Amino acid sequence: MSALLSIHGLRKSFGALQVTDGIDLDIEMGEVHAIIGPNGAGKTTFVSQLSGQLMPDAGKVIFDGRDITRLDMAGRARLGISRSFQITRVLEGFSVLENVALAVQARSGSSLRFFADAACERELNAVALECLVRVGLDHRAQERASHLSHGEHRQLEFAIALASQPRLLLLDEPFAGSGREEADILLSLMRRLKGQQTILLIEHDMQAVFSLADRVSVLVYGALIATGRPDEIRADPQVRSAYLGAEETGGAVGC
Ligand SMILES: Nc1ncnc2c1ncn2[C@@H]1O[C@H](COP(=O)(O)OP(=O)(O)OP(=O)(O)O)[C@@H](O)[C@H]1O
Repeated sequence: MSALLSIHGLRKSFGALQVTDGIDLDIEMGEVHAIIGPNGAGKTTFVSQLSGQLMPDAGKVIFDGRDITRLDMAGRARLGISRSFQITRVLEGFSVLENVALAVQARSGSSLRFFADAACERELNAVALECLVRVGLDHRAQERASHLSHGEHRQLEFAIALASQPRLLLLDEPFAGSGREEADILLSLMRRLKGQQTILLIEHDMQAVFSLADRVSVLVYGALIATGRPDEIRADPQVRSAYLGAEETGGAVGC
């Protein structure tokens, strides 16, 4: 495997609070890599520096061999880095299909032209429908987005993210707020994407993390204390005492 994204010595502080404390990490092409850690560990801040929403104080971010450390969010999106969840992009008054078609249109660089002609509309809709098939929401294509259930909203957000044909998908707590049934639908959807898509996943749902991730990194107080396969992370004594142990014994960490 080769690294699609390489992070070197990444640092970020808010005032006196060091929130990203010298992170070094490679995300391999095609892997699902989960970042776990207690509330306030700095997971969202870390991912925001990968999407370009926040600039690091120090360190480097290399994407496919190119230094993107100072590139803004739009520039990174053009290179194929897409962030989803915690920032919803669903237009509630539009149909499910229209929501995805608009994302396809945005990718093709004409975001202000709303369905200009019939041929263009057919083409956009066909590509959008493919994305909906991939997430299992094609049967709701004509439904208004506001009529979808919470779980279906998540599926739609996935379809919107896929419409931009991302090379790296940054997913920030996709399972948050889902009941077990919804979580199971999302889990099977993500299993289908596994291997086709490089994914960096922040997640508190340990069942999802340990069944999906190829590798897991554990962030505590802004620093990575371990990176490894799920079985290695589960067995790591330092991880158990800093995070998983407390989680398994019902301690107030994580969700
Ligand atoms: N813009 C900001 N200004 C000041 N402090 C911030 C800012 N954003 C985050 N923080 C602080 O940085 C720390 C890390 O926050 P962050 O949201 O990255 O953690 P997290 O691991 O994603 O937490 P959670 O699991 O609860 O979502 C927290 O103490 C938070 O209060």
